[in-house]
Amino acid sequence: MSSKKEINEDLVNERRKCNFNIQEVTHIIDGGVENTLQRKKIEDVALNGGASLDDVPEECMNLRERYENALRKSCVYANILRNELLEITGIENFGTPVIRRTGDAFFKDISPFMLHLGMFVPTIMGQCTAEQQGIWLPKALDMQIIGAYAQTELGHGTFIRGLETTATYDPKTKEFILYSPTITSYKWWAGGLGRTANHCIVVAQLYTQGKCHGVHPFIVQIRDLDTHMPLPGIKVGEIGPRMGFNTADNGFLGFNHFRIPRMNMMMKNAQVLEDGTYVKVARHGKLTYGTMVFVRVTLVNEASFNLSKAVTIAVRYSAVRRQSELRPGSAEPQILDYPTQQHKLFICIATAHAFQLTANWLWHTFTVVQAEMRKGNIDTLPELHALSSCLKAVSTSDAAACIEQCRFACGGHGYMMSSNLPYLYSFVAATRTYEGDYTVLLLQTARYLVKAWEQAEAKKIVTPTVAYLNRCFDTNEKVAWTNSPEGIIKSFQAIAAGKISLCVKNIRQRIKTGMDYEDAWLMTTVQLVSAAEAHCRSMILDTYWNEMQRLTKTSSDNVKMVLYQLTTLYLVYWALEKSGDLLRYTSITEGDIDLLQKEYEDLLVKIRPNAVGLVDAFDLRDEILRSTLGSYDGRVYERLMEEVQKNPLNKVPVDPSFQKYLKPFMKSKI
Ligand SMILES: CCCCC/C=C\C/C=C\C/C=C\CCCCC(=O)SCCNC(=O)CCNC(=O)[C@H](O)C(C)(C)COP(=O)(O)OP(=O)(O)OC[C@H]1O[C@@H](n2cnc3c(N)ncnc32)[C@H](O)[C@@H]1OP(=O)(O)O
Ligand SMILES: Cc1cc2nc3c(=O)[nH]c(=O)nc-3n(C[C@H](O)[C@H](O)[C@H](O)COP(=O)(O)OP(=O)(O)OC[C@H]3O[C@@H](n4cnc5c(N)ncnc54)[C@H](O)[C@@H]3O)c2cc1C
Repeated sequence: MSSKKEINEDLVNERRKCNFNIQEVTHIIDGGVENTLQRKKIEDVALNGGASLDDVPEECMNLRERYENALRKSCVYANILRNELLEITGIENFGTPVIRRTGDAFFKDISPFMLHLGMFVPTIMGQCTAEQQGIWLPKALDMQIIGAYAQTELGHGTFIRGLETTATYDPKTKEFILYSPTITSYKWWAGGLGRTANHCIVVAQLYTQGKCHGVHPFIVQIRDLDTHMPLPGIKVGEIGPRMGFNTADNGFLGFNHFRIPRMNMMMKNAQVLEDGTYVKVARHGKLTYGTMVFVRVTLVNEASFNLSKAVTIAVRYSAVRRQSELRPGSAEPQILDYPTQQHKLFICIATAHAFQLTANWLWHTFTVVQAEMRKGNIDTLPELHALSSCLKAVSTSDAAACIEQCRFACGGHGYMMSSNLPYLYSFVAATRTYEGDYTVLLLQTARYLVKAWEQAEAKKIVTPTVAYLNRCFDTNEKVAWTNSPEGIIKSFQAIAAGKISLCVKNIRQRIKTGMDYEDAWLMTTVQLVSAAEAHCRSMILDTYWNEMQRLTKTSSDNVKMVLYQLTTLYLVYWALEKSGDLLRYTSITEGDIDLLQKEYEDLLVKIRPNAVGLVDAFDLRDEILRSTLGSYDGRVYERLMEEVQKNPLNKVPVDPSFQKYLKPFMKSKI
């Protein structure tokens, strides 16, 4: 056993083998040297200010203790956030992922303030008039009020137009009356709502002058600011234990003719005048869904970050762990030496890079569209919606699958909560569902793709992200296969175009047989989801390859080489995964697929010596990783043992339940 301060010998050797400059790669992932310095500064301030590592692991506490502990830490963390971190980033960047990431040093599960910061504040910013922002924003940023985002109901999450909560305007008192008419109309799921929030955004059907105008957001005080008692007319509570998010106090909420002032309707996109006249301000009907688009964009970043944590844990552990023998009597190899283990893990490193670069690109696109919308141009919103929908769906789904693979890669110890892999998995698994379910979002993208196909068919120029449709439109022949990064990307575009084309053909054929459009669409949805996924994969491959080329232009040779190997691994991996589609839509042959397989296996061998260096380049501090298996020093077994000492069950040699149950049971006669 190594002494406390020592770094595991295998990890030392791995780091010695690494042939590239780790810092250079860190800068690329962070988006430049300046960003790395800023991130480190933020981490220093956030973590030195009192990152509360718990004496008792969160998972060993009961529900109440876990909530109380999470709230205690949230207050410590929020104080650092508002007193110190916002000064570094500027208030306009309060939601920067770097700040959000420091939170993981405090919470293994999740903070009850997460939705306040992640959705309540952004909704005030996005849905309120300047005047309303002046009232709510300072209080929310200073956390004098704490909010949740209550949209989903017991009966409806996906179909927002089907929400049942009503907000009926009363011109006599100039108030809205909130009402939950049915059990299914109860708000359900909102994070922070159950125990913590005293305010929340409520999405409700707006009625005025006897007419329903659809769903709109309202800001509602639900608890007394002093006593925290629910206000009369409010029924609120926690929805109960779930697969993850157990310290987020997800809540339910019902209204019994609860009155709020007229000005609590968030009025940037639509207004109700004092006399009850409804005025539509926005030029696009779906701008009330703006917070969801924002969060979907940020979730691609979340997918990358959480995956980078999981794969850092799994690769370091795989360098430390030795198991089996390659030949009788030989020393046990590091499990990282097994090609099957490399197959599980290297694609996860590449996927984290691919999503990070895609997330950066998507964020840039989002800010450009926002700027256009401020000028009154909403033309680019549908493309952003289509993009953010599919990228959110695919990145969260792939990240969850990869994190689970990282857990498999860690064998039994990966199943321990102290590895942090179960927390990471349950957190990311939820992201596939919330903020728009995977299938539902891909079908939103499919709507856009079908329209784009029809435009291409009519010889109109389509938007940039589907420009390949113009090129692919006339090809009845299979696209010629070339085994190069560009060739793979082009082939994936051909797959996407081929699938969209087939969907359109099938919808039309079904209509010809007498089906109406809705039924024809419905019957084609399995293919539409597959087409949208294919489109999304072609986008990720294209963005990853081109961005990495751009970002490594001035890099040192070895950095260029290792990142080239990783990017190529990603492209080849997906070509192999989708070989059936390639056979269908390109001229690829079985022989070409054999060559791809060989190339893939060669790439695993080439990447192997740099594997630990590559995960070190994510530069994740131990406080943020929070894993017995993944710490920088590789003291895996020591940490597992140390964790055992913190388990309350081990505080006494004999459990009191022995006398109570086990002894009487053993002594009882059958
Ligand atoms: C310290 C800082 C902290 C930072 C934190 C960082 C990260 C994390 C942050 C927070 C995350 C933490 C926790 C989050 C918890 C989760 C919170 C939630 O889940 S909130 C609830 C979210 N709910 C959903 O996402 C519901 C999904 N459903 C929908 O979005 C919609 O209902 C729909 C499926 C899109 C269908 O809507 P609708 O029926 O109204 O529309 P359609 O008839 O299908 O389409 C009509 C038309 O409109 C277009 N469209 C739809 N949506 C949008 C949009 N958002 N923007 C633009 N356009 C849109 C659609 O494409 C159609 O167009 P067309 O084809 O041209 O007619
Ligand atoms: C951890 C967590 C936190 C959350 N936090 C919040 C929060 O803070 N605030 C909030 O308002 N909400 C929150 N939610 C709710 C979340 O946004 C919804 O659960 C999510 O949008 C999915 O909606 P649903 O539950 O109605 O699923 P459903 O729509 O009922 O989905 C069930 C199944 O039906 C399928 N399906 C549904 N509609 C269609 C369709 N049109 N076509 C094809 N298939 C379809 C789906 O693909 C899925 O397989 C949270 C959820 C979770 C899990």
